[in-house]
Amino acid sequence: MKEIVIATRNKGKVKDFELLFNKYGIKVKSLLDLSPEIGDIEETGTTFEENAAIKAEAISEKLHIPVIADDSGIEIDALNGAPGVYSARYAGTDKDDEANNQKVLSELKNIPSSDRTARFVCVLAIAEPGKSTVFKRGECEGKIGFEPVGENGFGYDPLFYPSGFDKTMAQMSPKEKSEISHRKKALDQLEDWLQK
Ligand SMILES: O=c1[nH]c(=O)c2ncn([C@@H]3O[C@H](COP(=O)(O)OP(=O)(O)OP(=O)(O)O)[C@@H](O)[C@H]3O)c2[nH]1
Ligand SMILES: [Mg+2]
Repeated sequence: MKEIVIATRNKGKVKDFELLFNKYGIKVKSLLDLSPEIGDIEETGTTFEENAAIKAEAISEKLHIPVIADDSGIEIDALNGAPGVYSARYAGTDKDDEANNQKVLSELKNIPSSDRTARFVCVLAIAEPGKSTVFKRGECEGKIGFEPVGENGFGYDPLFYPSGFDKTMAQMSPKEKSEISHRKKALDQLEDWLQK
């Protein structure tokens, strides 16, 4: 079975990718399988593209193989696009999904439903030895709810109502999420590369 290394330590992303790559008969390996040899990579960029490139190139250079990285987050219009690239560490330095969700809810306290528009963004960077890094972007439009609902997924999924649905991403099955997500839309544009 073909394998691809994804430069991530996020278990939620790994689950999403396992389902998405399954269709291509490709097995997903993440930094969770390769640690402890791989140290932490500092995300010093100010755009999804910069951070995705930092992660993909660092691991590709270390392992001398093609590597995909995912930098993603949620952009909330009423917060001028925040938390954006800082989504994982919005409420502090630790990746604390619950604290991040509470911070978003408190900042949107007085914002009515019509103004709670937001989108998930996923940028994939594909780094290959000796080649320029390639980028693919996927977005999923929706709205922020008034309380967390649902048990599936990760991150901001319990707050996010994708456009056209009366439920949050955390109420969707992994398969349903995999049909409409920002991650799926970014990966769709990689079909040519994956079939090589
Ligand atoms: O509800 C969500 N559903 C999603 O599908 C999703 N995708 C991203 N996010 C949020 O954005 C951060 C990414 O930050 P990020 O790209 O730096 O990843 P990370 O630091 O968690 O892991 P790594 O890949 O860098 O190792 C994550 O932590 C989440 O808070 C999501 N939230
Ligand atoms: Mg990160």
